[in-house]
Amino acid sequence: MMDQHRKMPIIGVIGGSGVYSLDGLHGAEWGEVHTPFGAPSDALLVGELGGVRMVFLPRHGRGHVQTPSTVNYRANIWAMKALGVTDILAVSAVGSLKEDLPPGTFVLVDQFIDRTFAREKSFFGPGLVGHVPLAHPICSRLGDAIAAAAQEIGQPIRRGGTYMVMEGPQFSTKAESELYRAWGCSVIGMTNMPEAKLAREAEICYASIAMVTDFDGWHPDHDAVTVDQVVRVAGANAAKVRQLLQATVPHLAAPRPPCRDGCDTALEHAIMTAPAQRDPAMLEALKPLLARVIA
Ligand SMILES: CSC[C@H]1O[C@H](OP(=O)(O)O)[C@H](O)[C@@H]1O
Ligand SMILES: Nc1ncnc2[nH]cnc12
Repeated sequence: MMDQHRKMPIIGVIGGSGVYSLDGLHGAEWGEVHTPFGAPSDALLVGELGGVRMVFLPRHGRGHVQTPSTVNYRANIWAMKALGVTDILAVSAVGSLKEDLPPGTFVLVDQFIDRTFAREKSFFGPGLVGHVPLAHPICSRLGDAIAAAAQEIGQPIRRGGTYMVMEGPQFSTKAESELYRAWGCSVIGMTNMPEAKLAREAEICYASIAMVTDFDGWHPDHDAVTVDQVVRVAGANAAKVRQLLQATVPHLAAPRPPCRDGCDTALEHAIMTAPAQRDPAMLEALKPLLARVIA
């Protein structure tokens, strides 16, 4: 018998550098979504894959027009939520901070260090304060699905690793690169935070497929990263990413149980502001997020 707590998934895909579209969606149409936080990076592509509703958004916009700092992360995640997305598969180009993660390697990261400083990072604010848990920012169920799909299609993927999120847009100095290596980080990029934080606030499960494009600036035997290299390696691997995404969807196609990691109930004990002190305008603006926890 169908468990009444299960609901059909809607899978969101956020494409990073080199991934500006998603092929193979049936009935696919680009549509604009307006949010209280302004415009998302682009219109969103909505369609169906094997009976599963899919929503695709190019993180930097088609033609790569948004910098990592100007991407409107709040609008992007809000738009996904507004379209009913339950699970986000994010794709990102990253630099490697480890010898054994050469360009071309796919990594299913499971941790982040957020060193960004010039971005809006929360839907909450004065008049409505909330704190969601983030010890485990990646949904393990989505990670399992991606890992199983990778095995099926013969795409090697490294499970686990810490993604250092820098502000950019300039790449790191050698000293910074060495520092992040000393911290034990695996890869470096500029975008997965605050994306993962906001997905958690929106109670959307989130996983990130990191595609290594370069050795950043630390490796004695490799030139320091350039855009040229990132574009070349990301381009060469884009078809594999698409294949991996397409192979992952069937693993998520069944009605979904409540998330075992609690991603989809993250707001349950998150609100700090006393009911009498809550800003009515904030409550109204955040209604689509809070409806489940605030009557
Ligand atoms: C073009 S190199 C730097 C650029 O690529 C990565 O973007 P994304 O994570 O969206 O693939 C990196 O974070 C920078 O934004
Ligand atoms: N070395 C690097 N640093 C930051 N972002 C990246 N994206 C791809 N390579 C990168």
